[in-house]
Amino acid sequence: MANESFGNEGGTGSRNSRNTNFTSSVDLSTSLDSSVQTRIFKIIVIGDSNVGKTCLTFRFTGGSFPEKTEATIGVDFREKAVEIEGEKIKVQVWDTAGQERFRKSMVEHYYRNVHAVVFVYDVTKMASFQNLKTWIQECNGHRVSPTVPRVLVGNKCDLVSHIQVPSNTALKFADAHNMLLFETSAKDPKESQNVDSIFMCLACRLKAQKSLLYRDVEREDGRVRLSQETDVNKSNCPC
Ligand SMILES: Nc1nc2c(ncn2[C@@H]2O[C@H](COP(=O)(O)OP(=O)(O)OP(=O)(O)O)[C@@H](O)[C@H]2O)c(=O)[nH]1
Ligand SMILES: [Mg+2]
Repeated sequence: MANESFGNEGGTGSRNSRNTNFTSSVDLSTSLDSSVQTRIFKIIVIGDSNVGKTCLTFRFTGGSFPEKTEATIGVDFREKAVEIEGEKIKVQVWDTAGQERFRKSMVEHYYRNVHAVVFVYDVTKMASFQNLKTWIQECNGHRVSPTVPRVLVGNKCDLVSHIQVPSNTALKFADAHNMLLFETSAKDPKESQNVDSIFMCLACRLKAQKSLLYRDVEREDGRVRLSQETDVNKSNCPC
């Protein structure tokens, strides 16, 4: 069962890839934990090194900002149990490496049977935004269906005086690629709910599928600007 290879349900479950024997893990294509009939959604987080992928995934699964991070090597798995409209779901987040040398042997694994993709850039680093095209190309090049939901995340919004990527520019890009846009900060505790919303939004979309195995996602275009508070606990679906 897939969940045995990953972190603790509901916790941060972080397992540094340095210690992860990836090849020994069980069938990652499984999207049902048969013992408890819990659906598992595999969401990968992609983007340049240093944009904050690890911090965002840590914020979502662990509820805090890590004091210190190191460049991710290979992949770190984190998992969180959520409940959407009465259904218990495991969101399995794959925190990928941004540095080419730490990811090249893993890329195939990232994209295999992925259910949703989170593209991250750093709002204070224009190059990380410009490189999104390359990340999207990589994703498309790995036979990820266009029906797999994707979202765009501009991180580090707390660094207000250093912002290089205007919101309008990011919105246009998101629109052009049929993605929702989230501008947020993994660091700012006030943004915690918005970070949750990124993953909850995807989980809601995936839940709406009749069957993940058939990947019959109905495309839903649009975007979300999360400058205002979104209460995921109340609505459970921020989009
Ligand atoms: N100010 C600020 N700093 C952040 C934020 N998110 C991450 N950082 C910092 O950015 C640096 C990189 O964060 P990581 O999460 O390790 O970046 P990454 O994208 O996982 O990098 P790779 O693993 O190399 O791909 C760290 O020093 C974090 O503390 C944020 O929202 N605001
Ligand atoms: Mg990382």
